[in-house]
Amino acid sequence: MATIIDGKAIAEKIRADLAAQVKELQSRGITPGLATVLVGSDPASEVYVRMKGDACNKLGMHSVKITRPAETTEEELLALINELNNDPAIHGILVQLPLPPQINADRVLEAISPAKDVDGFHPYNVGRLVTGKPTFQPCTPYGVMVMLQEAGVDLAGKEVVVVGRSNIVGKPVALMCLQRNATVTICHSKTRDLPGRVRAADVVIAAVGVPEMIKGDWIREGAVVIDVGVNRVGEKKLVGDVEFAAAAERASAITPVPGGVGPMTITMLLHNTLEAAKMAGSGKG
Ligand SMILES: Nc1nc2c(c(=O)[nH]1)N[C@@H](CN(C=O)c1ccc(C(=O)N[C@@H](CCC(=O)O)C(=O)O)cc1)CN2
Repeated sequence: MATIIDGKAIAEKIRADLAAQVKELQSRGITPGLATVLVGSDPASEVYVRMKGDACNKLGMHSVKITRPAETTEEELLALINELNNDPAIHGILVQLPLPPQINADRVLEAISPAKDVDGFHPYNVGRLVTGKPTFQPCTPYGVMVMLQEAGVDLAGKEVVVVGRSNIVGKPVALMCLQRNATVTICHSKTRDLPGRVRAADVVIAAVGVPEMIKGDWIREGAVVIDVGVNRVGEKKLVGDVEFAAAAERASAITPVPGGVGPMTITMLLHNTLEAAKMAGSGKG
């Protein structure tokens, strides 16, 4: 039976350390500030943005939640980003995704100052990630890497299979694993024999957004399973991309949903916002 990698517990430990660092920074006259921007009223996005604001406030950070109607134009959103780029009380800007279809998300993400890009989605920061330079690392993949480290998983020489190729999770997490000397395979909807690929993995990172798509009997005995999926099934139930109970019988360690990668995503956002504030305070922002 697998060990559970408890994202909530790891997140709490990191947040306690971040709170102490926020206090120290405040004693030097700097309060880290995060602006979240939500366009429209997608219920899941509303929950995530609220959680981000609450998490900031709990740590003593300054947070501003900006909501705009679903009909907002790209120009209006770009003007807002420009204001936030020039606001000295704001060190981090986060535009909640997805955006409504009339808005080109790439153009909006590129408008965020790279020094305030705490999501790590600006092409400048993506380029630095690709080339292995220090940068804001995208929050969910960053959280995955911290969880693997906390679970004592050394990736060097391991076969890592990432299922999913999104810009938010699949691609960056694959790069981060490569940076730690894993042999990485990225699988997607056109991959032939997905079960066979997964069965060859020492570490499986599932980020497809399809409820329980990765079957328990695809998991190799002793593999580590990181489930990034947060899928709502019915009114209230949340499930991951992996068939949890069956996978846990074969894996050596596995993340639950909820309480796995999700809480780490917000924790790494807090971490990045604090770093952005420190850099601004030292004149490097
Ligand atoms: N600008 C961004 N947009 C989106 C990102 C992102 O990193 N930046 N990621 C996802 C959603 N997301 C953060 O925004 C996110 C998803 C899940 C959780 C989380 O804590 N989940 C909990 C369950 C919460 C619940 O009850 O719904 C868990 O898994 O335990 C946090 C953040 C898309 N958009």
